[in-house]
Amino acid sequence: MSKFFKGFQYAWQGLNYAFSTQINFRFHAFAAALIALCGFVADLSGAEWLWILLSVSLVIVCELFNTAIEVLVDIVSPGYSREAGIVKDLASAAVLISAIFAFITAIIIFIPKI
Ligand SMILES: Nc1ncnc2c1ncn2[C@@H]1O[C@H](COP(=O)(O)OP(=O)(O)OP(=O)(O)O)[C@@H](O)[C@H]1O
Repeated sequence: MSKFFKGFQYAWQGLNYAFSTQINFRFHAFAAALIALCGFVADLSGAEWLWILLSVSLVIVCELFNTAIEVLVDIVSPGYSREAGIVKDLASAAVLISAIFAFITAIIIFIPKI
């Protein structure tokens, strides 16, 4: 059972690492908090909350994988490598796509409420 709770501790360490080292992760975390605040002010419906939660979670998950991939690439390929750069660019592209999805979701939900 203690192994089960240790898993939460490791996950928290991962979140802590991403938050303290990645400026993009901090930006997206603050954007998520702001969106949540707007959600309460706009009194979103259950379905609207689910879309917001889905899009915000997707961005955070992509950011975490992006950070993990960056760290892994730096271990495996510390010097310059075209392929290492491509791997990092692909991970960044995944974050960008998720952020665009979140932005469009927020526009669709919040614009009619203004
Ligand atoms: N080992 C490498 N070889 C070739 N190109 C690299 C390498 N490392 C990084 N790059 C290029 O530089 C870009 C930025 O890489 P970097 O590791 O600085 O990521 P970052 O998104 O700036 O994150 P952070 O600043 O948090 O480390 C990559 O997307 C890639 O195009």
